[in-house]
Amino acid sequence: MNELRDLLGDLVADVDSVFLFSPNASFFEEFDEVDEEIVVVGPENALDADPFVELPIDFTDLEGRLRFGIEGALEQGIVDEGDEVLCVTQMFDGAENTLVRVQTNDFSPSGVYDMFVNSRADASVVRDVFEVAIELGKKGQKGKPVGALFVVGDAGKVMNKSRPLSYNPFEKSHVHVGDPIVNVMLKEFSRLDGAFVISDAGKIVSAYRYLEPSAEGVDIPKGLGARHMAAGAVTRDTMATAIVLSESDGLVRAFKGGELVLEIDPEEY
Ligand SMILES: Nc1ncnc2c1ncn2[C@@H]1O[C@H](COP(=O)(O)OP(=O)(O)OP(=O)(O)O)[C@@H](O)[C@H]1O
Ligand SMILES: [Mn+2]
Repeated sequence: MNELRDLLGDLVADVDSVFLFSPNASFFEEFDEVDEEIVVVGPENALDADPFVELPIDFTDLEGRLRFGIEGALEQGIVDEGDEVLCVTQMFDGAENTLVRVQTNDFSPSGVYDMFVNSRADASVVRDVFEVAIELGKKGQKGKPVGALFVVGDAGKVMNKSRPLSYNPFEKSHVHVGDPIVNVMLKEFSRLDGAFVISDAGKIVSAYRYLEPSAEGVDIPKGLGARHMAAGAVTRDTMATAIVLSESDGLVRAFKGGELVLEIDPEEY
């Protein structure tokens, strides 16, 4: 008779590294004696683990979470291309219950790690804008779905590639994303047309900007319209990251370097 252990043991055999996603202290300590390299991935390094890959947002989506951890470890030189990695993580609620074995060159990098960590804008600014977009996607504006476009970082250049659609309510203000009152303002102004422009440090530079980047050769998924095209194109012409909430399908997408790098369903977040 075949024991499950015999049938599934190959899943964990001969891996180069084990990635523990947000382990608690006692679970982490149990791995003290294993021969494989242990890599901790999480929003903060509470356990002082080394090596450690920081997650800028708490990915509820499994694939996004694993990709981020692996791309981060590759980028930091913790693992090499071609390494076999075992990811240990949680799904649904509760304890570690999910094992995923991946070869690091099995997938092409999505750019998600790069988007947060190597954005011109601070990672915390990118994350804060993301959270506004996700919240707006969940609740809509007075119960109705809304769309919104946030262009984060390299604001001077973005302003040069755009024009005002209306007066700029942020003209002389010095307000930053992440500030609760600003989140309310962003949600309120998202009912109107155009894009928000946000600086590297998170200052809201403008609302109501109509983006006019050259869209030539920008290749975004079919079915997405002018807002997404403008978002993709402006990130190719500048060092900005664009975060878009779609009014029509409700998804939050991010573009960097002219490419779609992330797609999240706010309902699952
Ligand atoms: N170049 C642009 N710069 C800033 N905002 C734009 C630009 N083009 C379109 N928008 C904004 O996007 C809104 C929706 O346009 P459109 O439906 O073509 O985009 P979309 O990509 O299909 O987005 P959605 O999925 O939200 O419908 C417009 O009403 C406008 O406010
Ligand atoms: Mn549309």
